[in-house]
Amino acid sequence: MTDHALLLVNLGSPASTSVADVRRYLNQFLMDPYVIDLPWPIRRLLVSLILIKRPAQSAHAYASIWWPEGSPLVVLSQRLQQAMAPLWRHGPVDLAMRYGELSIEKALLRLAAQGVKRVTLAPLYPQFADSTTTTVIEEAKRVLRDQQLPLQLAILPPFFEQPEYLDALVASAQPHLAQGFDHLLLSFHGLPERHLHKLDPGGHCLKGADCCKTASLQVLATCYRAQCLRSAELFAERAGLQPGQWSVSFQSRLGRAKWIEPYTEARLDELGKAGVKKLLVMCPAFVADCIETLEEIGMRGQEQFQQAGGEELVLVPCLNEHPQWVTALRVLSERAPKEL
Ligand SMILES: C=CC1=C(C)c2cc3[nH]c(cc4nc(cc5[nH]c(cc1n2)c(C)c5CCC(=O)O)C(CCC(=O)O)=C4C)c(C)c3C=C
Ligand SMILES: [Fe+2]
Ligand SMILES: [Fe+2]
Repeated sequence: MTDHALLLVNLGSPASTSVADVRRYLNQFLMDPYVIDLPWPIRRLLVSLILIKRPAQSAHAYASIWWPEGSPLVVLSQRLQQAMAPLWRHGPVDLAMRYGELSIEKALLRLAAQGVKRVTLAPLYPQFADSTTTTVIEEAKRVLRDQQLPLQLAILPPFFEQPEYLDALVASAQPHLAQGFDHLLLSFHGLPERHLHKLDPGGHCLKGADCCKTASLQVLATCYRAQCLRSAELFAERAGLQPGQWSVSFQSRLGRAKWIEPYTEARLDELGKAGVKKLLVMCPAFVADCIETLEEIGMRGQEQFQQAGGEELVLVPCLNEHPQWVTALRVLSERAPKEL
């Protein structure tokens, strides 16, 4: 059987580090109502304000991490696709990006033209958020509807507590853990608090420091913060870490709204001032290294930590194309349930 494709989807990057390409990318990304979840006129106004200064700043940041082959996020995702191809025996393995080039639309049209009948859609996000998982799924469904493509979908659910993902994370971190460190910071991508409250009709979230740790199964299903804390706890347990050796924070805040805490910037300051000399940082919300890991943590975070009194910040690479991650993703994708 060769008519069942696997479609890997990640976030996407600008086409180049030019300010014009970065502006185009940011406009598409931030105008997505799942990312900035405000009514269109307010979103348009806010994004237009962001687009005054941000493209030049981000273009500069992208230029500092860009590879000769292109954006690290895209190149690493392509390598993952190549590594997955021989393992997925049911048909082709394709790759799409939610924003920028390699669109989901083009990928689904290409697969349908190849005679594919079923597609396992794999949003490459371990923890659920509307701004990542939902927008990928909704875009794929929109394409199937608008283009009238007769494709049966299966969808890989968020895999934040799946043993295969956690074991791959431990295996990829092991060489760094083994070299010794004073503290391990698990820095997840942040999210505006508003996004959590929207998916929390029972009013559970953000009621206290521990609310997400004690989340019921129902809350855990959609609470991004709860899923991050769960991934972190399970990782620490599997890696044999002691309480106090590690902590969690949230990075990449944008704008003035309140985002989920603790902020990574604040933790880097606290840890440096508290006498931590060697700090390991892992970013388990990203499966591929990107601007947010390489520049925000590896460059700016490093500088900030040293200014606060720390000596060395070691950024543990994301799962990228680690062989155990490739095997894990195959197993997780095989299990993905069919959409009815
Ligand atoms: C309101 C703004 C944003 C939300 C909400 C958000 C959620 C979110 N994003 C990721 C993963 C990635 N984000 C990346 C870059 C990035 N993110 C935002 C804003 C929001 N993200 C911006 C403006 C940017 C662009 C870079 C910049 O200008 O700072 C990336 C990397 C892309 C790359 O090309 O390398 C990833 C990956 C998650 C997982 C998430 C919610 C949980
Ligand atoms: Fe982001
Ligand atoms: Fe919560």
